[in-house]
Amino acid sequence: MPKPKSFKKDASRQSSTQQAQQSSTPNWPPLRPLIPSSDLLLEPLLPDQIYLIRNFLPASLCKTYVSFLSSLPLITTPGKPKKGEAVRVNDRFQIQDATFADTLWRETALKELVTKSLAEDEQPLLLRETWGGEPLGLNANIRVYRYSPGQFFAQHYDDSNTLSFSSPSTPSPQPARTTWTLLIYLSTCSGGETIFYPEPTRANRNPEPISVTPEMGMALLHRHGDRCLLHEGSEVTYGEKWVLRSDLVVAR
Ligand SMILES: O=C(O)CCC(=O)C(=O)O
Ligand SMILES: [Fe+2]
Repeated sequence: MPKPKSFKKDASRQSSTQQAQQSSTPNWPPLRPLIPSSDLLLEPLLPDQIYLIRNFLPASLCKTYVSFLSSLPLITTPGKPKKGEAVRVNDRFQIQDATFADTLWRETALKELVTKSLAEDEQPLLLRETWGGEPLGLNANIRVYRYSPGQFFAQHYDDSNTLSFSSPSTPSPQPARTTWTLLIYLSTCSGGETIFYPEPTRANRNPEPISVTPEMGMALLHRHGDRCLLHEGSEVTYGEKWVLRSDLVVAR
């Protein structure tokens, strides 16, 4: 079904000025302590579209991260978006950091859960079908969002991007694309739910929206690109919502 024109795209591409301003990579705190992947689950919230990993990062690590991220030069996005971009009002920081993306992929449970969990009951072919190809790692384009009360991210679709993927552990570049959005909630707040709007089908002409309440340390993966669900980050009403965002990268 064609996507309605009134819904916008996520403006996640970086301007050259921002790139110039943020060329030195942050000194990210070590990803410790962590909960072993054997104690975590890739939980289907809407099979094939949205998965959750509760306790992906323990609360102590989330708190360390929030205080570290508070020291970064976050930029408030303008209330008036450029043509074709979704209205979003939050403070954000964006950096190209292949080393951190690689650490986040390998040191946490993510790589194991993405490449093994589904494989236990599914064939490798189905695994590739789910992720849109052979998973290689995470997009080096790391985004940090802070939403204070009154801030939100209006309804939009996330784009898939093609890229040439290399990482410290796989240095020779290979053709790749992003297929799923990764959000890691680093705090708990009131409001700020990520709400998905499933497409109507013959069997269900009026599907209920699916609302995810941010939980400290929970990770969410949702399919993006052609089969992305319309979604939004609803307005925060109390406290701060902190999110770390990247994307799953697969071979193309
Ligand atoms: O903050 C949220 O809940 C949603 C973020 C989002 O949709 C995005 O980064 O594209
Ligand atoms: Fe999005």
